[in-house]
Formats: sequence, C-alpha cells, structure tokens
Amino acid sequence: MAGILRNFLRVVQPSPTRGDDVENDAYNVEYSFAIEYSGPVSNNIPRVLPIVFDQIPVAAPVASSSLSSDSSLPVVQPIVRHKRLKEPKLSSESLNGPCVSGEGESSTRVDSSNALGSVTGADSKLKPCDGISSSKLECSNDQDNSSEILDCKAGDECLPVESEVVGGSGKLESSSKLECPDDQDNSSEILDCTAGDECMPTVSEVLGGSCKQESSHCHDTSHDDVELPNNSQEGADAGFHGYMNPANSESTESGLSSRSLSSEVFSCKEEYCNNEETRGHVKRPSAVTFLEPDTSDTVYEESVYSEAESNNVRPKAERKGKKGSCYRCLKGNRFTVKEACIVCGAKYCSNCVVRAMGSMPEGRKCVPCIGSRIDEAIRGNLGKSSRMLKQLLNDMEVKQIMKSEISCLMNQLPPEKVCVNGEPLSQKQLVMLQGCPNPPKKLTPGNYWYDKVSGLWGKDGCKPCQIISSQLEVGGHLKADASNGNTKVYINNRQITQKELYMLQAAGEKCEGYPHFWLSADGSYQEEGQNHVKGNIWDKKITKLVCALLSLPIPTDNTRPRGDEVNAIGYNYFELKTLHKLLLVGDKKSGTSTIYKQAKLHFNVPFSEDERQNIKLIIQSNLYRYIAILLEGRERFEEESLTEKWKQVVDPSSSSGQSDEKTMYSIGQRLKAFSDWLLKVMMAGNLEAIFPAATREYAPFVEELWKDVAFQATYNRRNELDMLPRVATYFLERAVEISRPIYEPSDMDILYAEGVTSSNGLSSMEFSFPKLTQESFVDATTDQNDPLFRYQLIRVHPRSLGENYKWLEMFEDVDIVLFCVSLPEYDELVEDSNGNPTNKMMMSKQLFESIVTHPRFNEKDFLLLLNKYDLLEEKIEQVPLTKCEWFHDFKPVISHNHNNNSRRTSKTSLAQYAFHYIAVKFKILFQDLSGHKLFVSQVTGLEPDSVGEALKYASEILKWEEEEPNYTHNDLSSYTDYEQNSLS
Ligand SMILES: Nc1nc2c(ncn2[C@@H]2O[C@H](COP(=O)(O)OP(=O)(O)OP(=O)(O)O)[C@@H](O)[C@H]2O)c(=O)[nH]1
Ligand SMILES: [Mg+2]
Repeated sequence: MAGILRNFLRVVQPSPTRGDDVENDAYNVEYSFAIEYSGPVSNNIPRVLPIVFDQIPVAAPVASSSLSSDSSLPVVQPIVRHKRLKEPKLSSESLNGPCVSGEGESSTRVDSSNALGSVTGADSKLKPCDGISSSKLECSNDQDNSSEILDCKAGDECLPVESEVVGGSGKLESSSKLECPDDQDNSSEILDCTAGDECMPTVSEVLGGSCKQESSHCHDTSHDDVELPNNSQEGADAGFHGYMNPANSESTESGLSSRSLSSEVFSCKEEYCNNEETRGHVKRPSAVTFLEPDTSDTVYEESVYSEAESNNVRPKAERKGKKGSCYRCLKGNRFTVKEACIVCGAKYCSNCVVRAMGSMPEGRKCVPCIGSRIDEAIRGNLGKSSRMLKQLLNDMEVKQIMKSEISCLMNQLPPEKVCVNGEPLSQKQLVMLQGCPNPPKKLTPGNYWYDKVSGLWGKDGCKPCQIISSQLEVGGHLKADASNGNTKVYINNRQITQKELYMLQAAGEKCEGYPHFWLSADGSYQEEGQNHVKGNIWDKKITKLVCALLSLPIPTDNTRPRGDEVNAIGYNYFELKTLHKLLLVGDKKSGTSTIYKQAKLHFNVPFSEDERQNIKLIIQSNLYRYIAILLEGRERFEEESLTEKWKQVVDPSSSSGQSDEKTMYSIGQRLKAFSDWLLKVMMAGNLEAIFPAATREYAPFVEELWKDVAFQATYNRRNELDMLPRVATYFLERAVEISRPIYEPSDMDILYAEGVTSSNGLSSMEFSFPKLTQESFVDATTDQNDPLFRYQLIRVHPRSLGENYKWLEMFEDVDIVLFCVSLPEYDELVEDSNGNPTNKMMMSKQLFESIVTHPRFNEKDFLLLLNKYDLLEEKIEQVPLTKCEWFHDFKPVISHNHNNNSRRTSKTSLAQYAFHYIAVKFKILFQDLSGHKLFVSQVTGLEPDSVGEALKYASEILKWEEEEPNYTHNDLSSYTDYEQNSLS
C-alpha cells in the first residue's frame, strides 16, 4: 500500500535528519494510517477547543455622529502633537504602528472623559516604546491590567489602528513578525494570521462583514502569538487581494493586514500613518497623535476636535504632480483614465485606485477620506460606477461598492443642510421625506418649498419641479412668494409662476380676476371660498402634455401617501428614476417625425387605439392626395400625347393622317368625373376637410383607377411629378388595400406615413433602453442600459416655435438638443419668409444658428443628426455637393481607379466624405457660436437600428456629462462603438 502511494505521491520529506542521505530519504517516506486509540484517556492530551464566534471580539465601525452624541460609547480623545516629527523611512524596516496594549476587549475601554485620551483601565497610561531598536517594536501585555500606548522609538509619528486600540498587544519586528506574548495564563489559542489570507479583508469580506470576525482574531489580546509573514508581493502580482492593502504591495506593515473594516476608517497605512501626508492629499486633522519619545513621557491633549467634528471637515486633495497626473503615483497626464475620490476629489489612475481606496467600505473614497462627508456637488453621481472599476473588479464587487456608496450612513445628506419652507430638516424629517412613496429626486443641500396639500415641490424661488407625496410633516409654512411667482394667481396660498398659469389655462381655467385656488393632491381644485370642485387638472390630456412641454411636474401613481409607508425608514436610491429630456428639432421635412415614430417603434412605445385610428385616416387621406397628384399628372400627360398626335395629323409625312381623341392616358367617363371632382377639391385646398370622412365612399374608385391602363401608364411616369413625394410609391403600391374600410396600418405604414406627428407640431414620448443581461453587465459601456434611466423625447416642429423662436423658452430644461438636418437637401430650394428661393441646407443652418444662440440654450449639449444618409448616397453621384454655397470648398480626394470592382467602394466613400465634411462644417460653426463641442451622428430615419443608435449616443453624452468628474477626455473618446457612425 505504502509503495503504491509512494508512486503516486512524491513527497519531499520536510526536514531530513542530519547525516541522512537526502536523496534516498525522499523515497523512503513511510505512510501511516490513523487507528482507533484504545488506551487510557489522559487529561494531558491536547484538545482543540471549539471557537465560539459570538464571543470573539469584533471591531465594528462606529458612526461618528453617534459617537459624538452617545456619551456611553468609548471615544479616543484627540491629542495634538506639539512638534513636527521627523520624516519616516518608507522601508520594510520602518515602523509605523504604535501599539496599544490592553487587557482584552473587556478591559480596553476608552474613556471619553480621560483628559489624555488614553486607554482606560486601573492604571491607564501612555508611554513610548522604550529601548526598541529601529527595526523592532515590542509591545508586551501588562499583567496588572494596565493599558499602555507605546510609541515608536524610531520617531515615526503614527496613528493608532482602531483595532489595535481595541486590544492589540504585539511585538513587531523588521521581519514583519508580530509577536504578542500574553502573560496571562488563561490564553489558550494560537491564531496565525497570514497576510492576504484570513486576516486580509477582501472587498467581499469587508462588505459582507465577515472579515470583522476573522481579523479580530489577530487583535484578541488573549492570543499568545500572532505572526504575520512578510507579504512584499508587489502591485499587480499581489492580485486584487493584494490591492486591498496598500501596505502589502509597498512596505511591510504588520498589523495592517489584520485590520477590520472599522480599522480602515482610522487606518494607519504606510502612506497615511506616518508623517508624510498622502501624496496629493491634505491630511485631515489627526484624531490621535503621539509625542516624540524623547520629549517627554507626557502626552498633551490640546485638540478641541471631536471625531464627529473632524469628520465634517472635508479634506481637499492637493495635487503634487503635474496637471492631469495621478494623485498617488504622480504619473500620467490628463488623458489618463482616472477615478476620483468622492470626498476630496483626488484622482487616481487604474494602478493606484484600489491601493488608494482600499476596500471602499463607503464607496469611492481614498482611505484617509473614509468617514468624511462627500463633496455635495457630486452627490448626483453616487452609485454610478465607472468603467475603470468595472474593469478592475468583478460585477458583484462593483455593485456592492456602489450600494455602500449610496446607502452608508456617512454619505447621507446632512439633514440640517436641507431647508424646506425656510426651516432646516431634522434627521427624522429627512428620513420621512426620503422614505415616502414619492420622494424628491436628486435631493441635494439647498432651500426648497413644499406645498403639503398638493405635494408640489420646488427649489426656493423656482417653479415646481416635482409632485412628491403630500401631507408630509416637514419644514415650515409655505410662503406666498416661495416660487417667486408674479401672476397674482394663487394655488394653496402660493403665488404661482407664469408657466403654471399657462398650465391652468390649458386645463380650461381662464384665471380672470386673479383667483385663489385650492389644489389637492389628486388634482381636484376649487376656488377659495367656494364649496364646489371645479374640476381635476390631471384629467385632461392637454394639461399633461403642456406640463411635459413646460417642464412642469405631473403626478405619478405614488404621489398619494400611504400611511405607514410615509414613515418608513430606509429607502432605496436605486429605485429613483431619472428622466432625461431630449428635444428633437429640425427644419421642415428634415425627418424629425420619422425619427420620432421610429423611436416609438424601436422602444416599443405603443400607439394607442385612438392614435392608430387617426393614423389610419391620415394614411387614407394621404392616399387620395397622391392619387390626385397622379390624376393631375395624367391630365398633363394626356394633353401632351394629344398635342403630339395633332402634330402628327398635320404633318403630311405622317402615314396615318388620322387622329382620335384618345391616348394611352385617357380614362373612362366615370373615372373622369371622379378625377375632375378630386382635382377640384385639391385645388380648393379642401382635401383634408373632405377626407378622411369620404374615404369609405370613394374606395371603389380607387380600385377601379388602379386597374385602369391609363392610370398605370401615369404611375409609371411618376418620377416626373415633382409634387409626388418619394414615399407615395410605398402607399400607392397597396392603394386598393389601403382604401378599404378594413385596412389596419402596419408599423411600417405608420413609419412611412406623412403628417402623423405634425398636426400640432408637438409630440412627446418616454422610453428607456432594454435591461442588460447579467453577462453584459461588466462589458456594458454605461449603466444607462437600465430601465431606471428614462428618457423623454420631445419632437417639435419649427413652425410651433413662434416668431423669433420665442417658444423655445418652454424647453429650457431639456438636457440635450437633437438637431436634425436632411443630408440630400443641399441642392434643394425652398421659399424663405420673403418668398425668395433659398437653399434648404442654408435654411437648416439658419435654424441651427438661431437655436444654438438662444439664451436658454447656451450651455446645452447638441447632437447633430445628419439624416437621410441613404438618399445622400444616391444623390451625391448625380449632384455635386458644391451646389450648396456653404460647401463650395468640398474637394474630396477620390481614387480614380474606376474599374467595376471599385465602383461600389468609391460611391460609398464619396458619401462618407460628404458626410464628414458636412459634420465638420457644423462642428466649426457650433464651436464658433457656443465655444462647445458638437456631437454628430449619421442617421437613416427609416432604419430602426440607425435611430436606436443615435438615441443611444445621445444617452451616452448625457451619461458622460454626469460622470465628467470621473471621466477624462480620453475616456470619452474610447466609445468606439459609436464612432463608426458618429463623430464626437
Ligand atoms: N429615404 C429616406 N427618407 C426619409 C428618411 N427620413 C425621413 N424620410 C422621408 O422624408 C420625408 C419627410 O420626413 P418627415 O419625418 O415627415 O419630416 P419632418 O421633419 O417631420 O417634416 P414635416 O413633415 O415638415 O414635419 C418623409 O417622406 C419621410 O418618409 C430617411 O432616412 N431616408
Ligand atoms: Mg413630417
């Protein structure tokens, strides 16, 4: 048996005895098997005691706010040093951690009343570690239960690790061995903590909280010996776990690897615990510092900081390196992708981010910033992970970090910084506000007004921006001038703004005589002093549309409070939806309505039954218009033919010499009567008035016409009819089917149909991108592929913008403008307002300039949609781009190799050249007008994917804008997916 095992398992004997032949010994290993012991039972047999996990002391994070308020909790009082200490050595021999000797978790209470901030105990005292060489720090436990805080002989100024304060006695040697001899007899456990092993909290352990128990093993003062083998593995070699402890990769730091989550809050890492401030990081006031050993044994307490206070002082990053470089390694430039600390703003490159931020228990904060308040300016970015993190960590870790970033106590909004109706909120009120079914979105510090009765909510001095749950007991009394209205019309005692007045008027309220209204949360309203409800403003569709256009809030299903839910504590920020507004605008026939409809179909935003019925009637009306154009053409063709015939009759050389009144374009009596009537109606401009009502009645004529030879002959020459739009062919091919009463328009019919969206010039829809699958989570370019991110696409026709585009003001809060230009219009003419023929591209350019320079659109993002690319490809071969004066210098260098194979390529490239050229022209124009960068996308409105990608691109731009602090320019340009069709 042993022989067989020997063959399989070549075991090298661990320690060959002196004099033996090592070579032979390697094959002389004997294997023994356990056999049942039947001898006498002795008390001396060593037993492994079961570990009761509940009794293992755990270092838990203590909220600073609770520390300050609860005097029963032990607090280490801060001590400010007098003298600047010597710069420490950053070598494996440097000693960074002071040791706090304590008895055990029961005896290591820190008394907040202790003037010296020392550890309490019968004979608490602080003293430096005497007689320790620069490479060795020994901290022995005191048998008499006294606690000692030992400082380093080497003069290193150190902060105590909280876990050490809790009870760490140890001996630290240059070999990174930490020995903790315990003189107590009752200690019976030997726990070896291997750095990077169980003592090393991984992200998931830390976040899961499991590491607390394990790491606390290392600090249990009852342990005899704690050994930490040297872990000098560098950087990437150390892997992710190595990253979690910066010390592991750069210096030997005993004790660090055994720190729990809470210990990281008061961490004492190589960079932070010595005198050297974190590179690029202005160190926040030390909670506890120690005097140099040679000055005195006495430690002075001078600080007035409480921990909570110090937490409120937000550290600011100071750049040590050149502009754009990483704050830690000082390498890189502004193109280097970096992650920013949400507190101090220090930015770290991908090599340094995990080292600088550790396990990120409070999200993306560099270690010294843990426990500090976030920069309020970037509150909106909390929980939005960056691509860098997704590349460095796995998706679960990223999710957990983002969750902690959003939900950890320290990152919550300070209640006193939110004033509602002039009064700062209490913690309870803030929780109530954020925990209600419909809380304010993106709440940041500031002054707000809240109409408790209707639920209207807005920033002080501004129109309402949301309808939140009503009847919440938060803030003071609503003031009449809360929203700075000047209309003399009041709602619930607040003078409303002009936009709200428009909304009331849209709802049918004349508002004559400056009335005062009571508006309740469900939308019902009545005039003050009258006892009957006048109506419900939300019942009318028009009110909602007007609100959407004026950026006024409309109620959601959650608006009404539901008793117990109002007071619910805890809220999930992930569930807050963000609505981004996209304004789609372009000159006439640029293709905006096609893009709008395509978006509806692409994102499965259904057309209601009513809408479908309307669309059906529009398509049928359009059909009669196309037929009328053809019939008009038929008349012309008939006349031309007759003239031709007469010419032949009078021509003596003609063989027949006979003529009749009929040509191939002549139609029968019945159809002629119909044709005459239809043309008369069209000339009188009554087509839209008579149809669609007459559609059913005249359907038989359509069928008859379509079968008629003369009509078919005309149809074959349809390209000669300027009035007939290209899209007419699509419908005329199915004229008989469409004219029938049972006709139901398909999605394609809706897409091609003219006039579906332009009846009032305004349309609006909401959509979101499809949810990501689990696998694509990490690879996803953004988080926006999440149904929680919602977008509102508002399409507006320029004719609805009024004189001098004054109604553009209604769209002041859109997030991005999608400006649509029809590419093939470069040679087309249209009459301008003075009746002069003008190039359509120049008209588009004019409209573009007007919108870009509109004061309300100064800072807006613009995405230029260069539409109808398919038509450009066709046209550019026939008509030079230089037909448009603006494009006079278009001189592409095209290969002259015109053999058959290269024909297709050269055609494509000419259109591509033209597209890029036009894009650049607009970019330069935009840069001149606004000083900003114009984004450009190539679109073919009739292709669903093309529109989908353009909208995706718009969403990416919005995302970049939001994440700008985290992304550098370099990062933005790496979205190569979109660069194929888009110019950024
Ligand atoms: N071939 C092609 N035709 C397009 C494309 N986009 C729009 N069209 C057609 O262009 C015509 C005008 O498009 P619309 O979407 O109605 O243009 P608009 O901006 O709404 O203009 P108004 O009708 O004045 O409101 C329609 O017949 C569309 O079918 C495209 O990408 N390719
Ligand atoms: Mg249209």
